Amino acid sequence: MGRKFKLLVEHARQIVQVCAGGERVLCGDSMKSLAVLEGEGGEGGGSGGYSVLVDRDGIIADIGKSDEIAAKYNREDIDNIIDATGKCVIPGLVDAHTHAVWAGDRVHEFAMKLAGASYMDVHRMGGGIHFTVKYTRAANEDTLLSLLLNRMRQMSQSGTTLVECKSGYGLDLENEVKMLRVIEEARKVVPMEISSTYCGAHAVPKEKTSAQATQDILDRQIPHIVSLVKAGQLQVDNIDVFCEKGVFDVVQSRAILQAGRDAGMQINFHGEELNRLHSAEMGAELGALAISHLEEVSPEGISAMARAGTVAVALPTTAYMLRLRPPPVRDMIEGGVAVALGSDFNPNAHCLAMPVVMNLACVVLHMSMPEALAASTINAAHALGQSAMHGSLERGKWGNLVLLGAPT
Ligand SMILES: N=CN[C@@H](CCC(=O)O)C(=O)O
Ligand SMILES: [Zn+2]
Repeated sequence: MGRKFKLLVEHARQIVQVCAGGERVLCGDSMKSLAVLEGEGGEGGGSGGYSVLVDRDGIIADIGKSDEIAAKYNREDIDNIIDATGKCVIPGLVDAHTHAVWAGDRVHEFAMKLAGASYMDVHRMGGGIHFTVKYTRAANEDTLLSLLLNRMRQMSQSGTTLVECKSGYGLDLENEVKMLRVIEEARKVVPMEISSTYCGAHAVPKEKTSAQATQDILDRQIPHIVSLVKAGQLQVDNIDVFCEKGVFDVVQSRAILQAGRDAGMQINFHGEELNRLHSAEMGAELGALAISHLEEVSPEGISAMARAGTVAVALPTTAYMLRLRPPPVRDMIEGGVAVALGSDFNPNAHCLAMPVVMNLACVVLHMSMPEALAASTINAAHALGQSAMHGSLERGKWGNLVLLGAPT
């Protein structure tokens, strides 16, 4: 018989729970005041700081003052004990938007952009997503998996414990399914949880018009993916579209998102990035769980998202990389929209570390540090429909902990 508990992290100077009342998402002012257990040297701390105990299944069994936890449980029943004296514990970070499965290097495009080309200039010249599609189609599953695992290892080293991961560089049935299979294989081996997203409408493939691509997605791709899900071969959590001028318009995007939703996927898409198409209003009307980018969102779009409870996934690496006007995150928070963060790791934006994203969110998007942490934990988990088990340190949730070599 094994011991009852897997892990005790004890004597922490501070445990940042993020929230402590079972909240699934934080909006407005509640993003500013997070639940924090302050140990020695802080307000209300008892001697010995705070501890968190994780059971055999990886679930948080208890959290509280170290002396009280020590009195309640027998040390013999615990596999691993970590002394966190002087240190801070935060929840595992959640990366709500990544394109981590791909082959091919686009560093030459960085040079083009530095010389003045815009993201869409490069895309129209046949580069950008098209360039990555060419190399991803040519790569086999083993190659893509090893590239993905290397990236995920680096994400994990930076504290990510739940990550959204998209297809979208296949753009035809065979290669989209190949990408989703690679994500499925990664699920079995990475020490992180993955939320997988079918993004067959990431760009219009060179061999089709946008109308033909939409039809192919509706008639062939979604039904086939649904059959693989039903057969237990794939798990697909979200449906995504790049709704943008020159890619998929609002009508086409709506049809694809609705079909995905009818097939059981959560709506989570790219909207209002480079042009204001009012896709935020469309997404809110469909009950989208989340919309990413939103650099060009209108005040009406913000109100519609707040009313619908749609999460805004802000991607500060993209605004920085592409020198875009940053999304109006302050207006969104003040307008009652829950804001989450994602790395948007992709061949155009090489960032695997949520702490860097949080730093950019503060500097570029004018978020406060507590807001950036809420956006990278509970709100990012909510954007993936996973905040019941991820995103805060509370009894009954996954014991995904990041131990910081810092007191606060
Ligand atoms: N905007 C669309 N998709 C990605 C970029 C993908 C790429 O350039 O390969 C994004 O979210 O930034
Ligand atoms: Zn993206």
